[in-house]
Amino acid sequence: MDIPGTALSRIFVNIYCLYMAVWVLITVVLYLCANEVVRSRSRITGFRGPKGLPVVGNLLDVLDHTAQKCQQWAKTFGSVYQIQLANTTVVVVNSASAAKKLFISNSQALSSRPLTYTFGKIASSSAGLTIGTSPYDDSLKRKKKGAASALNRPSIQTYIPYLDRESRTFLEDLLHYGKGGTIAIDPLPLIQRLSLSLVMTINWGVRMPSHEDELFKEITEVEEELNRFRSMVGNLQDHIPLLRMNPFNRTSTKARDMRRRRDRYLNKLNADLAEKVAKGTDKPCIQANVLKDAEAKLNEVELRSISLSILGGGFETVSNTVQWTIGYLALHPEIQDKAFEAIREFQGSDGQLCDAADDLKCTYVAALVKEALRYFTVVPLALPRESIRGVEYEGSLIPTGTTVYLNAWACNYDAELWSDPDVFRPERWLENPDAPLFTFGLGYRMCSAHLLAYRELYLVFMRMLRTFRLKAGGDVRCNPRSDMKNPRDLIMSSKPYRVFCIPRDRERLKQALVAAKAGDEE
Ligand code: HEM
Repeated sequence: MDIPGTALSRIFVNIYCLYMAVWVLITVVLYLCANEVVRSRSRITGFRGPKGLPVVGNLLDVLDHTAQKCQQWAKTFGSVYQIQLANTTVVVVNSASAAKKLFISNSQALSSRPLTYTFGKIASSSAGLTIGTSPYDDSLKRKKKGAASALNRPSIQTYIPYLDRESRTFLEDLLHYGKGGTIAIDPLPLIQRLSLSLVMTINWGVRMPSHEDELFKEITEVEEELNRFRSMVGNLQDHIPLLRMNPFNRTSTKARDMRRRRDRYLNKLNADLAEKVAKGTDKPCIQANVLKDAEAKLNEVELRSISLSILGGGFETVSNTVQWTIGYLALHPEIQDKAFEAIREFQGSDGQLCDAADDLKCTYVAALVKEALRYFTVVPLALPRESIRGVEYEGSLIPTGTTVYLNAWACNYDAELWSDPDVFRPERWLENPDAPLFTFGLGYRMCSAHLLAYRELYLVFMRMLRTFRLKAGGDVRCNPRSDMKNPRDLIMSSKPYRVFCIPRDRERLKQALVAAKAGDEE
């Protein structure tokens, strides 16, 4: 029987396709087998941990609410154990005492950061790494030194006029957009404007005057997306290398897009500042100081890394802490009343605007700030670390190159430290002022700006609670265990809500704000 030419070539094509499919299948199976051997060899001897599935290990168990899941596992496996996020073996530290032993006693050994694929290699490939994502090397030491001198106590003193102005604008916004307490508002954009404007002023000497500004919208959208790429579990390709080969990978495409958009505003902010420096019209700020300092040892990439770190580190962390706390306080008028009385007693006068230079002297509000930082622990797994030397823990060795997570959430809620960790109670910090707080991490890579963050949160709460009563406008949910907007994010924000911001004395507040603004203009 004759077979026509087209039918013959179709048969050949089918055989060829079948042949290729078999080869692809064999290659994938061989790869997966080899990968399982690699994964099982990477387990660390002496550390227990939950059993995982082939290929993904424990990754699917911890995709959401990672810190809480790890806290639960600690009941079975002890406070320090290992998990496998597909190909990444991680030692997780879940108690206050273990965290102190590991991160303080071995501060140098745990001083590096692992380089992640999505954030480190794709989203940061043009602008470079932030300090918080840089591995340990000489360049990191220079960048940390630069950031430390910009964020130490004497430098913070020079930012007080900025703190003063931004926190006053925040009160003005609450008054204006809340129509004097008559309508319920979503406070998040107003909070974000406050923290964004502060980091922009400190770094580039320019303000963000309104949340209606186009640049505000662009920065908040891009930074929120970038926060997602920094998730320690949410980007599967970080832990499953095979997924990186997919040319249509939507995560990588989006990461590149966000990188381009971030480059655009960073370049503009930097170019505008360079122009002002050239004309001599710049305002004092970190970037201008370094640009003018001929002795500065930082190169352009390092200088850029500091900008990125101040923007990336100081914007969402502070915003989300304030967002959770306002929602919580709106549901707890008794805490607002205590704070109001404490402020009045501390001030000894009827002034509306608390002193911007006061350094956490009103003890109740300082305790409220600490409790908000503990209770909401907005970066529940701190930032990942990598060991640069072997570290011994209770007779077992964490080898060089191991990823280590500090479960700041579990440490802040450690039942050995607190008998009532699940209760929001500022008084605990008055009873036990030296108790440890893990929200800013520990050791060499601890948050570079914790002093600034305390000052900012304190002044915002002092001024807001002195001048406003907060009341829930509908269904406000602020349980940090369950009410996060996206439980995979690196930095947790709460679900959106609305509050009434009712001025305690509208006329006097307005007068005080107008008088202070006149002072600025003079
Ligand atoms: C509520 C506010 C804040 C929280 C909860 C927070 C939290 C953290 C955490 C958990 C780390 C990692 C610590 C570790 O690995 O042990 C960190 C690092 C860092 N933070 Fe913050 N932060 C806050 C505010 C800020 C602000 C306002 C800035 C800048 C203006 C900032 C800049 C940085 C930098 C540069 C690092 C990297 C330090 C390093 O890797 O050596 N943070 N922060």
